[in-house]
Amino acid sequence: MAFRAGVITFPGSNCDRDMAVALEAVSGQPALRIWHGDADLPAGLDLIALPGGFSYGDYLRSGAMAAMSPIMRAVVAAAERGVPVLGVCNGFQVLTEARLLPGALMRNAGQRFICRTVALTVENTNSLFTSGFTPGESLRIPVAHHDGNFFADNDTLDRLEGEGLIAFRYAEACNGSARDIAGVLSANGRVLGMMPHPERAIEPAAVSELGGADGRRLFENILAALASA
Ligand SMILES: NC(=O)CC[C@H](N)C(=O)O
Repeated sequence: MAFRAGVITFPGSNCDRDMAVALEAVSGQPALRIWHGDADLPAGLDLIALPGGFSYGDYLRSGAMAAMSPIMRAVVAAAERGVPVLGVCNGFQVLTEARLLPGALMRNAGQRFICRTVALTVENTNSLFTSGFTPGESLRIPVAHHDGNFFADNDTLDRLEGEGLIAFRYAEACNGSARDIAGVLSANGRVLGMMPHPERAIEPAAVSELGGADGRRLFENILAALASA
């Protein structure tokens, strides 16, 4: 299947290459690399990925300045047309700042940078990112962040839960996130933001505290869903 994915690089992104490598490993096709200062996206993208890192040095708030980058107008317009968007870690922060996803990512409870592999519980299994998982399944995926503490008001949290838009929760409290939320979907299920890094867990040979292959399944889910669409 032809699969055209684009990875955006902001000044300070540091997981953009890992994201491109993961997409290429799973799809067998090159991922397009897109600079944040571009005004337009390449035509015909099947997926837009916003990678992890420290865009603009995390000044002001993580993701706040990147959300103002020229390319984000095109990303918002593409998301509104239904183009799938995946934001990982700093990418999730950018998506909330751009209001493509509700809530905000605040400083971790405990104030420390957290870098370890965590257990996630799969909550949603009917989006293009999650349809290959089973409800309640446990995944092991690394986190690496200081601003992963998901906040939203209780009405928003109730709505997200009621509409099945929580993609993943931390199996154990991780960073203070409201209701242990690790990943959320947009109302149409085509934008996913998550703090854990699936692109760091794509190789079974690396099964250890540092890796595993559970992240690979998320990328496989996307390809399978697009192929059957
Ligand atoms: N790995 C990352 O993307 C880090 C995200 C963000 N800058 C933070 O530390 O919270």
